[in-house]
Amino acid sequence: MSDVLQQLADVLEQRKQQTADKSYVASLYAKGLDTILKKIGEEATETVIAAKGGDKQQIIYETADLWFHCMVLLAQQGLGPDDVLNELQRRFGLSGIEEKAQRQK
Ligand SMILES: N=c1c2ncn([C@@H]3O[C@H](COP(=O)(O)OP(=O)(O)OP(=O)(O)O)[C@@H](O)[C@H]3O)c2ncn1[C@@H]1O[C@H](COP(=O)(O)O)[C@@H](O)[C@H]1O
Repeated sequence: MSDVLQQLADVLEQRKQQTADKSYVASLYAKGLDTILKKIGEEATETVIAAKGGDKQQIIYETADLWFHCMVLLAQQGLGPDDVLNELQRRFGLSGIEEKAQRQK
């Protein structure tokens, strides 16, 4: 299932060579980090509103928008989905309480 994340990451990488008028992703890169962060803030808010509304399809739609824009951020920063998936893998089986205690050491 995470294949789709890697496929999307490959497209996001290719879009670094594309011009902004031909690609939404290229237009985000051209506008820069603040615009990407603003989109993430908007999509996070829209996800919250969707969840409060209780429409599951809308929650899926807004979460996809949020994940997509986070993927654009990762690509812009020279990172990819594997970096996040590896971190989640590292945390796997570790309780949130234990993990937080380790962070504070
Ligand atoms: N998964 C997505 C994807 N999800 C959401 N979006 C776009 O993200 C934007 C979401 O913004 P909003 O909901 O705020 O809508 P909006 O008002 O039109 O946006 P703004 O004008 O305010 O920026 C819309 O333009 C969506 O089309 C996406 N755009 C692209 N992709 C993927 O990225 C690939 C490359 O896209 P291009 O670079 O456009 O070819 C595509 O083939 C897809 O696989």
